[in-house]
Amino acid sequence: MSYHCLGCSETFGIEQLLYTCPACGEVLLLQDLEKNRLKGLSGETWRDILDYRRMLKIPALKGIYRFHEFIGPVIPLDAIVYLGEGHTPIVEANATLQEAAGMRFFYKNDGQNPSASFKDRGMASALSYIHYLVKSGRVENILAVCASTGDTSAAAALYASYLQPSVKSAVLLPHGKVTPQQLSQPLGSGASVFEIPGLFDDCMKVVEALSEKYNVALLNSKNAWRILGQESYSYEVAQDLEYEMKNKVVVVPIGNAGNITAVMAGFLKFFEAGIITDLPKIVGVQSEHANPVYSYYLEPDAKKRRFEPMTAKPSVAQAAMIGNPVSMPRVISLVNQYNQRAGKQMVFFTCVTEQEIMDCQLVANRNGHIACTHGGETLAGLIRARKEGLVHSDETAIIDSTAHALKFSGFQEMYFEDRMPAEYGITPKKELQNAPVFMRPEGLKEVPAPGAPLSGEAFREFVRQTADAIAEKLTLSLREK
Ligand SMILES: N[C@@H](CCOP(=O)(O)O)C(=O)O
Repeated sequence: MSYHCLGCSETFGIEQLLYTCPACGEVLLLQDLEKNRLKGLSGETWRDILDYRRMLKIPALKGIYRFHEFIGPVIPLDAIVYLGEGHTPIVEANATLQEAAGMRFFYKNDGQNPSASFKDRGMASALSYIHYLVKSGRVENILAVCASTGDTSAAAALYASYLQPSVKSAVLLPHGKVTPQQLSQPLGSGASVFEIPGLFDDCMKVVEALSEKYNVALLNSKNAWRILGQESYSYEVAQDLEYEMKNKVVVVPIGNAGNITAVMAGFLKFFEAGIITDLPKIVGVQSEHANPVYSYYLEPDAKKRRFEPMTAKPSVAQAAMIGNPVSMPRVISLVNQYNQRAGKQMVFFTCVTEQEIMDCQLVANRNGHIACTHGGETLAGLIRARKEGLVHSDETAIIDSTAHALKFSGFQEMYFEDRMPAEYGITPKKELQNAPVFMRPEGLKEVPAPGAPLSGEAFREFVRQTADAIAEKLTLSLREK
């Protein structure tokens, strides 16, 4: 394998940790120098190998490295760090939701990864590579650093803590812009946590400066090993859909743009190897509060397109509140490749309002899902894409819920309690709000308390009156005797 520069096309050996091209400063991707060997097996044989591999009991091959040949074939099995990542479920939406979207669709719940987001896929790859460098004596005492809106830092700190004491981690977070649940994650994993004034883009610049000047390992998706691991998302989607990608649409939110890069790269690799015979349509979604990628592609003439970083505004899709995505050059390169290989435009971008994001998240979760706000963003994006004619009713979509709903429960709380700050531009809908009801019937003389339980007639009276009060509130009818 080698690093390949997207700017000057120079290649570099992987014995050293590189994030940008030493020659021109552009971002890198990893390439398999012997990728033609993958074509030595037919698509059918590969499909069998990957399906049989599901039955193996070798921990290293249970996670994203089930697709070892496509993710990091140079990494020996004993260096692979497996913490239970990958193979997240694809859950079909119920009839109510499919009707709302006007088509068949599934959620892929990447919040069911170990640190509750898709970032674990990339960290399993990046930290397995670091582990390999440590084990082979090429590096020692690594300090891994990243900037984060929350999910990346949780994953980085988790995987680094597994490799301590050889690897330690430090994370930089925009002060006040990370949910309490996300803040608790790197703290709990023992990372050094720095809260920095400003937004994620400012933290990212500090991390870049640290990695240029000091001996640290950068763990953001600027690190090409992260992208490699996140390609597993596409491999799993393909495998779970029996490798049938015709008329399929994969919808992903865009923040730092590492994810959409990986999703396109993954499908392209499976396509080149003949494992899938069609490339799915890709729809990238951004909030109108942070939409630099969408804005770039608004210009239909590729020659006239100019990338303009923007200052992100407050967004409930907080992980995607990024105005200057580091993977933008990768996106541009891969969108071209993808459309070329497909023989027509197959990558599209859409933009949604904060109101749509929040409403869609709540509606999804009222219909059996555990979608985070970014999962709300992808559902809103799917509905938009249908209205804009980018996606059709005879297609089937797989939409990404990047993290667990619980990480972002504060937004739900503010919505339910009519406390959404004005800058989000969200007006809570009464029919989507919910609140707990404190139930203490007035006629009750005594109620149980911690350490002071009731017994005898007092307890029976408490149970009877409380049950009756709930039944009255819910207008329950009496059971027939
Ligand atoms: N939303 C991200 C931002 C950093 O993304 P990365 O993929 O470049 O590390 C986060 O969770 O921090």
